[in-house]
Amino acid sequence: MDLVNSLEGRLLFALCQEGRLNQAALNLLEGADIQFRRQNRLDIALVKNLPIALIFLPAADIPTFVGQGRVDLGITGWDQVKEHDAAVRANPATASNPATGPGLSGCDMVMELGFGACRLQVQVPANGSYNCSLDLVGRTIGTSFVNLATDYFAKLESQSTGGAPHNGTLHTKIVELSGSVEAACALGVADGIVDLVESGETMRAAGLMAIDTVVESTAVLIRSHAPSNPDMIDLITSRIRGVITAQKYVLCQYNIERSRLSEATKITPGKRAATVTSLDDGWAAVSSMVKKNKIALVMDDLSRVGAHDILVLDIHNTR
Ligand SMILES: Nc1ncnc2c1ncn2[C@@H]1O[C@H](COP(=O)(O)OP(=O)(O)OP(=O)(O)O)[C@@H](O)[C@H]1O
Ligand SMILES: O=P(O)(O)OC[C@H]1O[C@H](OP(=O)(O)OP(=O)(O)O)[C@H](O)[C@@H]1O
Ligand SMILES: [Mg+2]
Repeated sequence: MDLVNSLEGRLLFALCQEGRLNQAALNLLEGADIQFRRQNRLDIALVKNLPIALIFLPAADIPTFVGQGRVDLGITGWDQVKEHDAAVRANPATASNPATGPGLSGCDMVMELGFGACRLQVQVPANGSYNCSLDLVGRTIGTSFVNLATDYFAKLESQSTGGAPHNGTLHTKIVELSGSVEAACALGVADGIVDLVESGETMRAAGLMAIDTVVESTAVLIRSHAPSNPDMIDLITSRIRGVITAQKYVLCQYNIERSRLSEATKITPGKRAATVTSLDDGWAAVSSMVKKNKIALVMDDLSRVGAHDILVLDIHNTR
């Protein structure tokens, strides 16, 4: 089958080829019942049960494909979207989507996805002489986020000259590195770096410390300004939102004497309201969605007001 021709009429949805966001994004698709089989080494997979094709791309390229309207939807890091925005601002000709016009990056954020949280941070040797970002002005910075780093130091340079407009020449040298950025300082390639930090383990292992945050990031669903099939986008968005909500909540069920029902439902008010079923002997059974990260406290409080048979169940999906 000619795979490229079979894309006709399908909504194109870009996912990270591999790396940090790949598995979590695939789990979301599974929860949203988007079924596909990816053949070995193929970067395109047709969805079996919906008119969608999945395109597997590097995280950094997804905003370009979505921004230019070549792909309708995408999952990538917010850091990558901001880097793309900064690249388009620096070179408006790269925004070649006729629907958006030059100068606009063309990606709309649909929602945060609740995984891939990290921070793009300015880092320097922990035992060195740089203590704040201003100390790095005029020095060499290693990064994969060249455009965000350029914007960051351009702003800093114009501040350091008393707010005078930046004259277009950056005194700080930005060196593009494609990975293992943390090695740059120790090996003398850079004085400081701008790179991602999650736990901080990589940074500390390299003898670095963070002195500022450029972008707070999380995985996001993005869409192009003029998608080929807006109804299909709405359908996928609502399915994904259902999966994400389900991941944040658990279902809490318990039995309680009717006389204490109002106290108990104050503890578990539910998303809209708790479901209450009357039992024979002056008792009621209650079922309610509770935020996963609050469930232990909620169970403590329910026991305190006399709830019995408290059960906590996972929710697979919700609308
Ligand atoms: N340590 C991390 N913790 C959480 N999210 C991260 C982390 N590192 C990266 N990310 C997120 O995942 C996105 C893709 O990063 P990833 O490391 O998967 O790609 P890459 O660096 O291009 O590829 P690779 O590391 O496989 O060479 C980043 O843009 C960021 O949003
Ligand atoms: O704070 P931590 O939890 O240690 O995570 C941060 C590290 O994770 C990413 O690297 P990755 O493993 O993707 O390798 P890369 O540098 O080659 O992209 C990022 O570039 C940092 O190096
Ligand atoms: Mg990486």
